[in-house]
Amino acid sequence: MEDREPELILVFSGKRKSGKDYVTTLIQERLGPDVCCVLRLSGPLKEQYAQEHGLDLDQLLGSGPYKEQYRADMIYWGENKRRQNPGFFCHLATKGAQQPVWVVSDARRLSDLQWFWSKYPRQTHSVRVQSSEKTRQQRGWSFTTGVDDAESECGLDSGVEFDWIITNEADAPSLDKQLQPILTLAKETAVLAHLSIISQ
Ligand SMILES: Nc1ncnc2c1ncn2[C@@H]1O[C@H](COP(=O)(O)OP(=O)(O)OP(=O)(O)O)[C@@H](O)[C@H]1O
Ligand SMILES: C[C@@](O)(CCOP(=O)(O)O)CC(=O)O
Repeated sequence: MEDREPELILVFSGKRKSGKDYVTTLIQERLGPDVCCVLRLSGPLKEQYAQEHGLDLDQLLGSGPYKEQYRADMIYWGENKRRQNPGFFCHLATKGAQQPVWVVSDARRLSDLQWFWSKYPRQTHSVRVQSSEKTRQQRGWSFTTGVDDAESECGLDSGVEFDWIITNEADAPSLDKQLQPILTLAKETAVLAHLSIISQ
């Protein structure tokens, strides 16, 4: 099947255990899987890494402690690929996506955002998920030298004006409330995309 141009791309970033997967899954639930797919740049990376190292891919893709044992080495491995082609994982992760709304759950470097801005300038919007260190610790995070002070975690800490910032904390406004402008834009975009298909 021929690749279809997306109508809207929401590129999410955020620190470990800020809740990127949780928030992007919620968006997909609200929009439905026909309208919205969640694309993980780390998906193809973990697939290839798991294959080469004989590891459990499901656990690498999950949110438990297993993947943390391999994180530093996965970062190193992925950076070698990115040095040859900074868009390597962006290209693989988006290949074949057919829905009008793409939610990219895990941008980490300026080069990730630049790939989307340059390939899809009209469609791309950036979203930051933030949580306090205390909340992230309650979700299982602890500071790891070589990971939390490296580009993988800090590459988008400054220099980007995000289109939206979502605070994923128990005492913040509900996620549904904070996500309302994004969900409204996505729904309007999906309706327009549908109308343009049936009028063709
Ligand atoms: N608003 C929330 N309410 C309840 N649980 C949450 C919330 N946000 C995140 N969590 C839980 O916290 C844990 C970490 O969240 P998640 O996996 O989404 O973070 P992440 O930013 O994708 O983390 P990482 O990239 O480090 O894997 C998960 O177990 C998730 O279910
Ligand atoms: C290796 C890496 O892709 C791991 C991402 O894992 P996760 O999105 O935190 O589950 C991070 C990176 O690419 O720098």
